[in-house]
Amino acid sequence: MSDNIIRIATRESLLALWQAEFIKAELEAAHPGIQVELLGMTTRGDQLLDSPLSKIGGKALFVKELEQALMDGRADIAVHSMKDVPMEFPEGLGLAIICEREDPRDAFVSNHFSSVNDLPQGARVGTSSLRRECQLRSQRPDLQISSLRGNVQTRLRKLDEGEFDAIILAAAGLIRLKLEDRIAALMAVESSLPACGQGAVGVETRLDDARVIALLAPLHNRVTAEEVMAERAMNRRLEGGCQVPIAGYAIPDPDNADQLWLRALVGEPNGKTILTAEQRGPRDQAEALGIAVAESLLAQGAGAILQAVYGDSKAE
Ligand SMILES: NCc1[nH]cc(CCC(=O)O)c1CC(=O)O
Repeated sequence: MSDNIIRIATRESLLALWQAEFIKAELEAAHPGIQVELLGMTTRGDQLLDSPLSKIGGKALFVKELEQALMDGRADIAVHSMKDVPMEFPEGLGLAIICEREDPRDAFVSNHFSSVNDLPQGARVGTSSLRRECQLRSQRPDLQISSLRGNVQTRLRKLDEGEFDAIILAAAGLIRLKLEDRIAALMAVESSLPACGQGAVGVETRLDDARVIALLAPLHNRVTAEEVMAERAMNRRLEGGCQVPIAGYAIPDPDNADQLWLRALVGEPNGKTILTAEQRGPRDQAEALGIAVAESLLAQGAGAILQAVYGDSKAE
């Protein structure tokens, strides 16, 4: 492969294409003269958009084809929303860098209501995230929450067609697609703690591809990478699969710049029990911090809650 060409394998949803174009632009800005091409592909996950994620084998379906292209050498990098990246990589592949995080919060989107509190009794809310569902139900047990799948445009269309009174989406996706004006309210992390990795974009490469890894280095954001590492270590210790009522959110400790502050929760989808844990720890030991917070959740009984959700068909 020519020395100044990089090929990006990408899904063809607007959000995936935005992320791929973003990495292309950043690479071209950092390395004048470089040539970056996109290789678009439709994944199994994209073909099965109407089936519940848990039934079709989880988020791994969205990345497998991209990873195959990396292993075949048809592409050099795959760009991912960190929220969707499985914990384990195929042999020979791994994350090279994580870029600066966009707003990590969840967004309340509605054409008629200004916030969760503003929703009338029994209102219909769309989300397919058990994490969002359990936090919503704990505040508003009266709401009718039902499944909402598809890419960001499809979800907004279902809202506009009147299927729901409101939907919850990641703010980052809406901001990136210039749909920020659809956000009725950003949800405080205290009421909707974000998913591990939400809002962050990461880049996967072949681990032995020193050329590409060096070219990507200027795009790395240390602070985001430490935050996401703590969140993902927590998720991994909980054996969190693709569809789980787990939230994990780390930020630099406002009182001590050398520390990270990780907050997390595991909840029953019905919202009746929500276990929470938080801890601060040295930012250069992000992984240990994540494991410690996970241990605290497990000590409170998180294992039984997750087991009940997984049933016997744990997806990943
Ligand atoms: N699960 C799909 C997905 N993966 C990443 C984002 C949004 C952007 C991000 O978190 O980086 C979304 C949409 C959503 O949850 O609303």
